[in-house]
Amino acid sequence: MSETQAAAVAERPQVASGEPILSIKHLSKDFRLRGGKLFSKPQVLHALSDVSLDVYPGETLGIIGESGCGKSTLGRCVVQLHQATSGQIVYGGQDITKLSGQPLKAVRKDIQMIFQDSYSSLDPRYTAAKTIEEPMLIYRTESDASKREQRVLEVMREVGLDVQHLQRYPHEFSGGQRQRINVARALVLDPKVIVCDEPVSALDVSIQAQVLNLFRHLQQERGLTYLFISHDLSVIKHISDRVAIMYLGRVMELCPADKIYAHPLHPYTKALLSAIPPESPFDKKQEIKLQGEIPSPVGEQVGCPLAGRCPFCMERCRHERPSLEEVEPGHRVACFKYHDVVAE
Ligand SMILES: Nc1ncnc2c1ncn2[C@@H]1O[C@H](COP(=O)(O)OP(=O)(O)OP(=O)(O)O)[C@@H](O)[C@H]1O
Repeated sequence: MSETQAAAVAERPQVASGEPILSIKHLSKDFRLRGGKLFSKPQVLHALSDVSLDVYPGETLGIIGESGCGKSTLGRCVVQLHQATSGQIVYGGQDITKLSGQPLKAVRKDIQMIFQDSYSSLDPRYTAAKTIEEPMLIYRTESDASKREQRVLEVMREVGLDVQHLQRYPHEFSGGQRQRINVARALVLDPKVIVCDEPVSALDVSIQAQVLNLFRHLQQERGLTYLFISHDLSVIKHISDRVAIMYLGRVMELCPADKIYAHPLHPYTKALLSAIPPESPFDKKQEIKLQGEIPSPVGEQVGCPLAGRCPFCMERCRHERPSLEEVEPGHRVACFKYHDVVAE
């Protein structure tokens, strides 16, 4: 660990053992949509509804769900790119949704985000060196130019970039290398938590594996905590310690990563698994088919969000929303009928 890293670690909030590093509490995010007509009432899109998740130091919490279920909105709320409508995000003992100015800047340094599109998240006018150096200037973490240069070289090596390519521009790198530049840019501030929003989805499968291995390696070396967002179950299973399965802005199931295949409890999780081919032809395939399409997140929602599509739906599900209950140690599910799902 360099001197700068050691100093940065020393001044960060310390997390007591067994305590979460990040606590998302009853988080909701609405977007107001303007109606088509001049005086029509704006409609409300519920992108996130009452999401509560604890993230523990050094773990990877995978977030999975179909397009539009609120994964990116959750990640963006955590890094404060979106202002939550209600709820809390507790980091370092404080609710960061209420912060602004310098205290918010300090938290942003600790919680970094990496996006799916490695190209659009880089400035095409900046060389790799300038891209990686920039956060140190924005956050004023290092005033000495030669130390900044040293730091750039250090993180480039750490993420497997050739330091000879320091003065190259984004278009002169491959997709995988560009994503490594984004990782280096995030790492240069010595974050504690990284929100990874589909960071390998745009890459070829062989490159995906390399970049996922890099994430793992960095986690082991630096004790990083990841909130890892993906729509791809195999990626989530590979990288995560625990997995949260989301549907229509809510967490439906939360469990250790190996349980998602071995012992899913929610009909929606089973339906997600039905959609992918089994790893071996001898594996028993989970078969649950949902009816119809995902409903619109616009307007008031009553009951279980899956009620209209679920083969296990009963009258109660249409009126009452099941909360996310711990039904086995470390395994939470939001379903009144999970016993029947298991028996299926
Ligand atoms: N800025 C915005 N304004 C209005 N609606 C938005 C905005 N951002 C997201 N949404 C809506 O919020 C819901 C959740 O979107 P979000 O991007 O978080 O989903 P996602 O699970 O990440 O999907 P994808 O995998 O396709 O990115 C969607 O219905 C989306 O259309």
